[in-house]
Amino acid sequence: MVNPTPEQTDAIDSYGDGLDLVLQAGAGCGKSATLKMIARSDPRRRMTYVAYNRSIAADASRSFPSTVLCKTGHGLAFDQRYGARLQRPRQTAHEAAQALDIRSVLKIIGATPAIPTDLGFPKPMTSKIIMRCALDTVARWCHSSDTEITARHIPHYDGLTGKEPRQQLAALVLPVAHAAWGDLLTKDGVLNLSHDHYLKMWALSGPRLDTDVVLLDEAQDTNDVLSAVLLAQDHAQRIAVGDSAQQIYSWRGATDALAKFVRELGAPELTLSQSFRFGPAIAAEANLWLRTIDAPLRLTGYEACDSSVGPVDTPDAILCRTNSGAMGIVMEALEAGRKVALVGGGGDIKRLAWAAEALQAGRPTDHPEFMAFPSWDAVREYAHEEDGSLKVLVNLIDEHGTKPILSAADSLCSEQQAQLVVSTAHKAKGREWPKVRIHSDFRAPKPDQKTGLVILPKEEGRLAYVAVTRAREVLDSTALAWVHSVTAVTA
Ligand SMILES: Nc1ncnc2c1ncn2[C@@H]1O[C@H](COP(=O)(O)OP(=O)(O)OP(=O)(O)O)[C@@H](O)[C@H]1O
Repeated sequence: MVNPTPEQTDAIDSYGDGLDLVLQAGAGCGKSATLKMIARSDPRRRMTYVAYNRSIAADASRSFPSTVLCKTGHGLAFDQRYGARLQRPRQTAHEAAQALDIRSVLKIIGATPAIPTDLGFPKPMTSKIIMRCALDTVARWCHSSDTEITARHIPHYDGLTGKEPRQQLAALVLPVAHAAWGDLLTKDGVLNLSHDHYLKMWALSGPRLDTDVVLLDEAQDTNDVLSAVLLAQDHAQRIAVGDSAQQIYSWRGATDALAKFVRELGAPELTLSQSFRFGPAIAAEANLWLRTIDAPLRLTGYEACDSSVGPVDTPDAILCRTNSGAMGIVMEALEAGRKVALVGGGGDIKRLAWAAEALQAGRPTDHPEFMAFPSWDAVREYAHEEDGSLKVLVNLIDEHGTKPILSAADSLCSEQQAQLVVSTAHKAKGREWPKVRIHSDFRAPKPDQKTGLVILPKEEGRLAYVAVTRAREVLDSTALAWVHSVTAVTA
C-alpha cells in the first residue's frame, strides 16, 4: 500500500464530502490507484467502475475491492438475448445490402445513381457503398446521445464534402440507415448486430444503475451515448477521471466527459499531477506539449525514476501518427530481419491494401478512406493536392505494391515475442514502454500562406502529448523538434 500524495488525499476527502467530482489526472499520475483508495475508504457503498475497454475492466476486477463492479459501458448494456446475433458470421456490406434489399428500400429500378464529387467526376453509388455509408451512419448515431438518425450522422468522406454531394448522399443513405435500424430492433432481423447497437438500445431505454457511486475512467474520450446515461444517474455520486489533454478521439465523435461533468453537474475539478511513470526529463517534454496546447495541467516527474530524452538506437516501441507510417516502419523492420508486433494487429493495414487493390483493378471499394474515388489514379491525384497522410499511404503502396504489404501484415508476431512494437499513437493510449521513439510521420504543420503563422490543431498537440508520455526510461522525440516553431493553436 502506498502513501497518498496531498493531491490524492484531497480527492479522497472530497469524495467523502459526497461531491460529484472531476479528477484531471496527468499521464501516469496514479488515477487507478486513487480510485482504489477512494473505494477502500468507503467499503459500505456499492460502486460501479466504467472502464475504457475489456482488458482494463478485467484488470480492475482483479485489483479493485469486491464492492466495486468493474465493467465497460458495453458490459453494463449487454444482455444474453443479443449473444447469438453477435456471433453470426461476418457480413460484408454487399451481403447486408442484399439481405436488407436496399434497392427496394430506395425504390431503385435499373442502375444505381451516381453523385458528383469534389474533383469533378461522378461517383457511381453501388448498393454495397450505399449500405456501407448507411451502416457507418448508424454507428455514428449510436455513439451520440441523439434519439433520431439524421444527415448530421453521415460521416465525412474525402472527395464528397460539398453541399450538393452531401445532400445527394443523404437522400440515398438516410432511408437505408432508418431501415437498417428498424431491422436491428427486430428479434429475427437480417443484419448483424454490433456491440454499439445494443449499447444504443440500452441507452434509449433510460437505464438506472443499481449503484451508489459511478466511477468513469478515461472520461476525456467518452461517447455521448454513455456519458448521457451516467450523467442521468442522479441517485448516485458521480466521479469522472481522465486527462483532458489526452483527448484524441474527437474525430470519431467522442467528447470530453470531464468538461461535461463540470458543466452539467457543477462538479469541482481536482488535479493529480505527480507522475509515477517517468522522471523529470520526460515530464519536461510532456509539459512542453501541455504549454503548447494551452492546457492548464503541468506534470511533476518522479525523482525515483531515471529517465532521459534523446536519440535511441534500439527502441522497444516506435509510435506513429498514421497507419501508413506504422506500415512503413513494419516493412523496414521486417526487411532488417526483426520480429515485429503491431498494436491492434494488421487488420487496418490489410483493409487499406485490399481497397487499393480493388481500385487498381477498376473495382469500387467501400473502404471509408477511398470510398469516393473511382480509380487509383483519382486517389493519387487527390493525395498529391491534399499533401497529407493520404499521400504517405499512396507513396507506400506505389513503392512496395499491395502484395508485399499484405504479406508483411501476415508476418507480424505477438508483443511478447517481438523485438520491436510498432503502434499508432491512438492505439498506444493507456500503454507504456521503457524506450520509445516517435516516428517522423508526426509532421510539422505548414505555415499559413497569408500570415506565416505555424498553426497546430489542438488534437494533434494532444496526440503528441499522449505519444511522448508513453515512455518510462528513454524518449526519442527528435521527430517532434518542430514543436518550437509552433506559433498558434486552433481549438
Ligand atoms: N502515492 C503514490 N506513491 C507511490 N506510487 C504511487 C502512488 N500512487 C500511485 N502510485 C503508483 O503509480 C503507478 C501508476 O499508477 P496507476 O496505474 O494508478 O496510474 P494511472 O494514472 O492509472 O496510469 P495511466 O496514466 O496509464 O492511466 C502505479 O505503479 C502505482 O502504484
